[in-house]
Amino acid sequence: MSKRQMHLIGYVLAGPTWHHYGAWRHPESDGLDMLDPARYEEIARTLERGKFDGLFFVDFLMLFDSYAGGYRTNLKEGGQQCMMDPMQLLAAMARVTSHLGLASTMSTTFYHPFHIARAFASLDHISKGRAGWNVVTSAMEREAKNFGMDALMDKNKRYDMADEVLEACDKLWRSWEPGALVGDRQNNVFADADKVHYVNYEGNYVRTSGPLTVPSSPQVRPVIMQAGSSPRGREFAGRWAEVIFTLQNSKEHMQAFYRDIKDRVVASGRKPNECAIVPAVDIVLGDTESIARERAEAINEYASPTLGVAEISNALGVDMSKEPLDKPLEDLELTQGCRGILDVMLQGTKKDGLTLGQAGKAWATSQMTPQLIGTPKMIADHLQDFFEAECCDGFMICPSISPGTYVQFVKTVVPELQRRGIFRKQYQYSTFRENLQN
Ligand SMILES: Cc1cc2nc3c(=O)[nH]c(=O)nc-3n(C[C@H](O)[C@H](O)[C@H](O)COP(=O)(O)O)c2cc1C
Repeated sequence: MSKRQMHLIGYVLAGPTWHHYGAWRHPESDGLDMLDPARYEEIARTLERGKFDGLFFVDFLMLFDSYAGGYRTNLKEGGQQCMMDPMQLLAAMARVTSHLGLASTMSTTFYHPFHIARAFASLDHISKGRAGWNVVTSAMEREAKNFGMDALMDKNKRYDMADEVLEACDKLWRSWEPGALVGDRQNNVFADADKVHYVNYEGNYVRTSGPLTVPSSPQVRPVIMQAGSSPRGREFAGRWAEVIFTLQNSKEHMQAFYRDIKDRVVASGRKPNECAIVPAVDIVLGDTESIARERAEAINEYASPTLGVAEISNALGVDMSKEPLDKPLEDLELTQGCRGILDVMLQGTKKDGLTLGQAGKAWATSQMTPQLIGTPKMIADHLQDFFEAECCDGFMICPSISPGTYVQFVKTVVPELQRRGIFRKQYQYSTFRENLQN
């Protein structure tokens, strides 16, 4: 019997900084090309050369401004910013690749299901069956204000609404039966209208009549991705998600998360392999261990604790600019914000007893996910160990530097994983979903 195969997803953001805040300052970084589509096309080509399952764009609909009353620190120091619409970049990436899955984040709170369904069905056609949607409910008050709302709904309601948006989108994607497009010039039959249907979806939060304007696409619906970590987020993921991203900072936490989500997937009537769980890992590579360590040190020099604390403030939606940097993170009183992310950070502090300043530095370095530093063989050992210890089905690979880490990873770590028989040598399938589930 052939060995279980690992799945790899690349982490991409249309901005200067990805997981490693400050990496844009490194002389080898392409961070300043964030507005150039050629940057993203090149990343897509690289990941496809490495036979990655896919990549996904993080997206937030705001400039982060929870720290010190504004966006000054985040903008000045080049923190996380989503400077272009990922759907348009994905269309460009689709045209230079043929197998790589192409996914974007889109918010169920701010976009109407008709818009979402139309955008992803179009991407699925453009990419010939490689579209993916990272479903987020959005947790930032500023995003709500950007969309004309006074405040965000509470988290449980946002997830209730997300369930409805998914149901409505699913109906819209199926509103054209396969084969509805006929294209018979002889008999003047462009489409078979009997195979196109109104959906008339009526929920408590969303309504849509349909049909969609876009004919049924190769995957019918995009691969659904999700990253919820609260109990309600996990319940949602168990029902819908085909890929789950997670930030976990130790093997034990990864294993507990893995078991919990797989149980939820099965409880929702799905097979465990219908949902791939991919924790984030940050990678720093070198030909020898000492070169890799020197490289990590040089890159991590650029990670500023202040920007890290600003980004923690953004992640939690709570301004921490007045808190002393030497205050233990566990002593902070937090009652609102993004609880799932706080839990991930607390995992780190419980283990290491970090202060806020140290947490800022760690967050700026890798958002507290494991930063794997070493030779290609050492990195492959780590990944294989996590993979075989039932921590995950694969990884979301976060490059310390774009595009260098991806280029090195594809050239050196991927062949090592392939030699071990735990990662594909060739794509077997043409759609994102088939590559993920087989
Ligand atoms: C790896 C990862 C990527 C994420 N990407 C986004 C994103 O692009 N946009 C967004 O609004 N939220 C993003 N989130 C936040 C999640 O959607 C979710 O709100 C968060 O993990 C908290 O989970 P909860 O809502 O269940 O508490 C991401 C989370 C993780 C772990």
